[in-house]
Amino acid sequence: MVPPRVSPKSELRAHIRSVRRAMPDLERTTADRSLAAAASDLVRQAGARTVSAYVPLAGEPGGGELVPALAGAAERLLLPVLLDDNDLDWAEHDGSFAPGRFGLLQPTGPRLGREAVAGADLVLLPGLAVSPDGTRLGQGGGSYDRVLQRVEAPTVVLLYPGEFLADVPSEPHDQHVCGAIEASAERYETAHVHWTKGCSMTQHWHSKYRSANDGG
Ligand SMILES: Nc1nc2c(c(=O)[nH]1)N(C=O)[C@@H](CNc1ccc(C(=O)N[C@@H](CCC(=O)O)C(=O)O)cc1)CN2
Ligand SMILES: Nc1ncnc2c1ncn2[C@@H]1O[C@H](COP(=O)(O)OP(=O)(O)OP(=O)(O)O)[C@@H](O)[C@H]1O
Repeated sequence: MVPPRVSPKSELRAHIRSVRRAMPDLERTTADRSLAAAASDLVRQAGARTVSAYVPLAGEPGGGELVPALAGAAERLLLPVLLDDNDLDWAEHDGSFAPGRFGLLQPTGPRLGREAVAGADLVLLPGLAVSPDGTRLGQGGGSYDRVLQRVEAPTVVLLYPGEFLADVPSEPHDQHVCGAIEASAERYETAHVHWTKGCSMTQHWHSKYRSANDGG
């Protein structure tokens, strides 16, 4: 009998999920704290007023401190609501959540529509790995491939140590991200921002500033 073919993406997903599960509690807590701090620093440095992010699942980068930290740094924080077709709707964070599929906690406020994410000045998104060319491996629902097509703002994935990889398998539909914040393996209090090829916050904001001043 021919064994079932395991795709390179599902193999890497399984590997990263098992490494995440085995991460010692203290390392995870420290990494989460450094990611929450680095992500909110990025919001402040960018002057981003509307930010979209996610509510980390158990064992996902950012932990329980991510949403409160971002809510303190941004004027408006948009959080995803998973739709039946795996696309994402958005609602503003107001402190209340309801459980959804896969154990997700989702905001209960008014639904703003699939296109609302286009109004974010910075998009922070979940992922299992990112490579230097901006290839992102996600949970496999294809949600963010759709979201990333609607967004012009910088897109940045939060990662645990060792998840910014030289090579990440990709398929033609995969949309690239702009950067990743990787918690450091040596010093868990610090996190490193990697900008992918041809993309940086500075470049983005310079070009936005230039175009805002073009023609007068
Ligand atoms: N925190 C968080 N929110 C998110 C995402 C995410 O990756 N993380 N999403 C990213 O798109 C969307 C939701 N899609 C998701 C799709 C699959 C799984 C997941 O964990 N799937 C596993 C486990 C299934 C299970 O526990 O039954 C799996 O398919 O094996 C999570 C979220 C929007 N919100
Ligand atoms: N624009 C799209 N519209 C509808 N389906 C899509 C789109 N892009 C990708 N998909 C489908 O989604 C599925 C999963 O894609 P992929 O493995 O790239 O997910 P992912 O990026 O890892 O997941 P996620 O973004 O949910 O974390 C694939 O079957 C793919 O065909």
